[in-house]
Amino acid sequence: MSKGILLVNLGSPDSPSPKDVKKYLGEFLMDERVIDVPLVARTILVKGIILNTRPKASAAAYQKIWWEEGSPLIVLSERLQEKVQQKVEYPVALAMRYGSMTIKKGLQELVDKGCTEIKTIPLYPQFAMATTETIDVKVDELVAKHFPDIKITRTPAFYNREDYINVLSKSIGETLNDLDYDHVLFSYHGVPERHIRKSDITNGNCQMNGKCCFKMGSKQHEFCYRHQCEITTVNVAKKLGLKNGTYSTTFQSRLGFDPWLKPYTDRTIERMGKAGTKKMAIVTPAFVSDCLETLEEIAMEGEEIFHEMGGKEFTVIPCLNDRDDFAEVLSTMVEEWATAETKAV
Ligand SMILES: C=CC1=C(C)c2cc3[nH]c(cc4nc(cc5[nH]c(cc1n2)c(C)c5CCC(=O)O)C(CCC(=O)O)=C4C)c(C)c3C=C
Ligand SMILES: [Fe+2]
Ligand SMILES: [Fe+2]
Repeated sequence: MSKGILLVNLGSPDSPSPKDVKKYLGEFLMDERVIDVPLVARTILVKGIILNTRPKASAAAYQKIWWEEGSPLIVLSERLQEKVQQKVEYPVALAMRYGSMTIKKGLQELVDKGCTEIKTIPLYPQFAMATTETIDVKVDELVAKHFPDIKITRTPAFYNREDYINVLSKSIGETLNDLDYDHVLFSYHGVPERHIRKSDITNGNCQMNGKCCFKMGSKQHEFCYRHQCEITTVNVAKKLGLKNGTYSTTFQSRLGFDPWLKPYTDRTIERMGKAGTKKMAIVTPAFVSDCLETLEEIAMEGEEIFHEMGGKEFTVIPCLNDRDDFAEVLSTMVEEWATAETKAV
């Protein structure tokens, strides 16, 4: 058996043109684990409404953050892949759940190198139906159809790994140590509340109010995005010695009119700015790589809201991106898998 690794991130349009953004959003939003309504309703919503209104505005936002080399999310993921490759002895490929760098191409690249046993690593620290689960399901579909002889090992969300929390805390500490700040906001990508209920294997225990998410040891937490985000914040705050009241968790990037996880990031920035917070630091731990949602929605729109409401200093902490210590965490996951496999044989 020959081993290989497939890192998988979300993806980006091929270019920031309205045409490419429309194509990308069409694939992304037609995923039943992203917009989780029946096919007919999803088609009307996505193709009839969203794709006729959103691509122009979305393309304008992408144009503000696009780099010479391409989409920041793709470029940063490629740099991370190269770093991990330097650290492990097995071939490491990179794929995106949506867009041109397909999971099928990623699997094919590894198969062409002789791999028969592949570990997939979704680049999401917290589990969500719209991220980890859709990758796992897509991989299974592709393997059944095109690569029936390949053995796949999934990687669960890594929000509670000690080495990950250490690296995330270190990266945040590097900014906070030299910073005079009033409040640190931990802003995670939101999901509709309905997604949390659907992923709840204990059938409706999550009360969506934060309280159940802090009860330790519940079986539902393995698939509760809200719990995993709250615990990421708590663990980092503990590690950095942040005092109660000087940090909080919020959820960003909502789309449509359904209730999403609260509190909302934009409303919190607005409220805190109005209430007299002058110096805010903001970190986005649901994103491994900086992307549209961090570079535009937070660093540009978020800062604008804060200043309009009377805030003075708005400091955006970078994602882990291609940090060497983060590549080390991923390579440790690979080594743990490879050693366990060897022992089991
Ligand atoms: C119903 C819609 C969406 C859900 C649910 C959702 C969950 C989700 N997304 C990420 C990570 C990223 N999302 C990004 C962009 C983005 N997300 C949505 C919608 C949902 N996401 C849209 C429509 C877009 C496109 C941009 C826009 O038009 O606003 C990105 C950035 C991609 C890039 O190219 O830079 C990331 C990353 C997570 C982690 C998540 C659930 C936990
Ligand atoms: Fe998203
Ligand atoms: Fe909960």
